[in-house]
Amino acid sequence: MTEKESLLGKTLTELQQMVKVMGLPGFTAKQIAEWLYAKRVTNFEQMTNLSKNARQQLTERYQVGRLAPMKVQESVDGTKKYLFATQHAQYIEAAYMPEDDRATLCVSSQVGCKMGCLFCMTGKQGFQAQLSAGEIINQVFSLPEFDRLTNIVYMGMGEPMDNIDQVLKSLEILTAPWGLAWSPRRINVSTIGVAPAMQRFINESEAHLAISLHSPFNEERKNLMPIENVYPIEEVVEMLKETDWSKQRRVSFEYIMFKDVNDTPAHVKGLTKLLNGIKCRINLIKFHAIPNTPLEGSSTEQMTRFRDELTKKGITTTIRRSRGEDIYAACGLLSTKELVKKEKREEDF
Ligand SMILES: C[S@@+](CC[C@H](N)C(=O)[O-])C[C@H]1O[C@@H](n2cnc3c(N)ncnc32)[C@H](O)[C@@H]1O
Ligand code: SF4
Repeated sequence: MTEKESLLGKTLTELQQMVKVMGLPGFTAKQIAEWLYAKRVTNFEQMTNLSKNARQQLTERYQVGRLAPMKVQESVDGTKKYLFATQHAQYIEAAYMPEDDRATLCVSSQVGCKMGCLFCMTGKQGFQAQLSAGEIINQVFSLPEFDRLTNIVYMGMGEPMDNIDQVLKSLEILTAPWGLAWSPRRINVSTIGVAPAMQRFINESEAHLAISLHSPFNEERKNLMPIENVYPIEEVVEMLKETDWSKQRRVSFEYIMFKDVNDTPAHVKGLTKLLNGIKCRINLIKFHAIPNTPLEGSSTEQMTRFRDELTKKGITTTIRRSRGEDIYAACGLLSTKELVKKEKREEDF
């Protein structure tokens, strides 16, 4: 039996086209959007102001598309890592991180990733599939803690700019008045700097942007992140310099600190030169060790020194609090485990 198409992930325009094809009144599209996104229903029977005919047609042709998480791991610090199955039975992760009066959800944008960064578990999985906008926002809508969420970051599995159409669609649904109606300033999208798609993101969205930088030097960055061979960091930074970041929209740089690799005084100098002229901040990140990599994390003392040096040079720099270390909250590990289990089951069969 073929799977029915999901409504979750459809924009208002797409719902309008759909009801037209079904011969339903035009206003039904807005009603469906409200049930899906404001009221978060899980089946068509709950859409009580729709005609019986409309509900029947929808049930025959479509599914709502909500999928509850299949597993959760909880850290001693309150971080929860959820494992979701996609519609094609692959696995993705979303990490829920409560902290004082904030609660942030880190969502995935792809199953695996093709970018091959040396330090990343998702990169080691390789690329498996694109997520649809529906599968991206399902991580938000099916989160047990949905009502407590204050922020969303696209920092889970995958490179958002390598799935830009679906990512932009998911952002539209999260922020449109007919969708979840969130302010885009509550959302931050992270990228290694896939320049053309990043330009589209800058033009077509209002959400914050985070650039995974990790080195100001081309050769070193190439070793860590193969994307540097295609879009050198200077080109990415040039694009950012041409963008107006003054109207509460932020750009920040993520910088994982690797011992004796990118944590020296020369790197402070290199970063200061590269980022000169951009209103931004740097977040220093502790490396979550992964199997089979030559890299080691810098010590807390070294990270503190590095932060202080950058601050002295006038760049706002913070050390990102590491979350969920006891459950490996660095993305990719839980889904990799599940993938290995699935492959083993298939082999045994
Ligand atoms: C998993 S990526 C997803 C978003 C996008 N692909 C990117 O790289 O910016 C989110 C962030 O996690 C960081 N990251 C990846 N592997 C890590 C690890 N083992 N330890 C700490 N941070 C890691 C990345 O550098 C990036 O800043
Ligand atoms: S760090 Fe980001 S871009 Fe690099 S492999 Fe991991 S998910 Fe992909």
